[in-house]
Amino acid sequence: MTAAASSETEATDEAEEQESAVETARRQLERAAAHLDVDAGVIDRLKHPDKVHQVSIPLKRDDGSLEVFTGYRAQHDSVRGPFKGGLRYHPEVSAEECVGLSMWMTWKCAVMDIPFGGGKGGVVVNPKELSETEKERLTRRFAEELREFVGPMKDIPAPDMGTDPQTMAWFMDAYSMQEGETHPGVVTGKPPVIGGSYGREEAPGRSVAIIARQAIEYYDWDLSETTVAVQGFGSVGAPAARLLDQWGATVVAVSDVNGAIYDPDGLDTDDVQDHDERPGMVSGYDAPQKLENAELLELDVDVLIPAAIGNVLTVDNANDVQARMIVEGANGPTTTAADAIFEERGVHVLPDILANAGGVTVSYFEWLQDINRRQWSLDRVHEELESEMLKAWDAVRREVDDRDVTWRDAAYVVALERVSEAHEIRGVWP
Ligand SMILES: NC(=O)C1=CN([C@@H]2O[C@H](COP(=O)(O)OP(=O)(O)OC[C@H]3O[C@@H](n4cnc5c(N)ncnc54)[C@H](OP(=O)(O)O)[C@@H]3O)[C@@H](O)[C@H]2O)C=CC1
Ligand SMILES: O=C(O)CCC(=O)C(=O)O
Repeated sequence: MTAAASSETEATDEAEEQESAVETARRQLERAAAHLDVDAGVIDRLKHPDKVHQVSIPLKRDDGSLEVFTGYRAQHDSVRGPFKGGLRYHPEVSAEECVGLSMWMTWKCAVMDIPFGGGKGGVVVNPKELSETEKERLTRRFAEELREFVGPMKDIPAPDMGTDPQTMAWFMDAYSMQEGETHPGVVTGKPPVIGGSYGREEAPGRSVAIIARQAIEYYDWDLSETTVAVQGFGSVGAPAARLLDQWGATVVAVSDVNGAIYDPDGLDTDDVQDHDERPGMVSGYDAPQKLENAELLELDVDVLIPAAIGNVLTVDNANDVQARMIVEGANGPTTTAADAIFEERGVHVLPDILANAGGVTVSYFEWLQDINRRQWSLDRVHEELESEMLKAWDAVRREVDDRDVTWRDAAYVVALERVSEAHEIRGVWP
């Protein structure tokens, strides 16, 4: 373990339980900054969001009562292009979490070299407790409240946990009605019939599978002898598991919020219903063994893919994780102290800002299709995504080889070089 990693473990152990997304994101930025000669003022600016909008969303429930929900949109940085990032509907959404997630979007877009900055938002709500019509009214009112802050050239939301293509369709319709004309490019992740891109839904999972495949090849492992466990079987986890299964790996465990299913001989991942097909159904699947989510994280597998919520790999379980490689499908699943433990133990962590970046990359393709009013075929989306992922993989791998740093530090170095150079060239006004 490097001296930096060692003192980081000690410094963060105590604060570990409370580490928020923004704290993790700031520590990661500091580590990357130590490898580069970047103006301290620019780093300081990048530790803070540009703006955070908070809105109240009154919702008339189906029973006639009125309930007020809180929504946020954090806008971290737009030096390379409009703010970009998902909207999350989850009871634990907070301003701080949105800021941390918006910082990760800045780095993710920069690693992929796509012309967007970082944004993220959400509503503090459990979407499973809303009817479909309540979800629609909530989304339309949220869009109304955010109208002046978003737009195809300003800030472009997309799906995240608890939201889906239908949510984006309502958001786009509400925004367009207020603007008096149709603006497909105000959101991405829409259904293809209204300007969405084919392949966007499975894109973050596809990129997780591509990065896992590349890393397995880099370490000279054999994909057909690789075992995989995936936490979360939604937009990210399910396509990642299914593709790796299709490409020859053995997916032995997957989970949803209620628990995990485990078959040491390999699951038929196409047969297990995902979150979009029926939320919460994974744990009801007829599998040889049922496990707790925490047990899945510690299974004796080659590759672990956390693809649900943040902060699941912490100082409490990092030493018990048996996987030799972690490919982050979720945003921020690994705390700073856990990261240091993995570095010390030689566990390779392929970071979220690279691994799950297929989502925002196909969002960029969607935005281009909306501007040009011309739809790409699914084959073209797959080909272009593969090519963009391989370009980003090569850029990050070069930093790993040249600087002998972790995959996370390498991805940050690539991203921070691009973002800081843009800041320095654009300058500060006045
Ligand atoms: N959607 C996107 O475009 C992208 C998402 N991400 C990130 O990926 C992660 C997952 O998002 P996404 O796939 O969209 O979300 P979904 O809502 O589609 O799926 C989430 C999955 O995780 C499960 N889950 C929820 N809470 C827990 C928990 N506490 N413990 C274990 N499993 C849980 C859900 O179970 P159940 O079905 O029972 O609810 C579901 O299977 C998030 O961190 C998100 O930010 C990253 C890049 C892009
Ligand atoms: O597609 C997008 O714009 C962003 C998706 C997202 O929220 C993420 O990558 O975390």
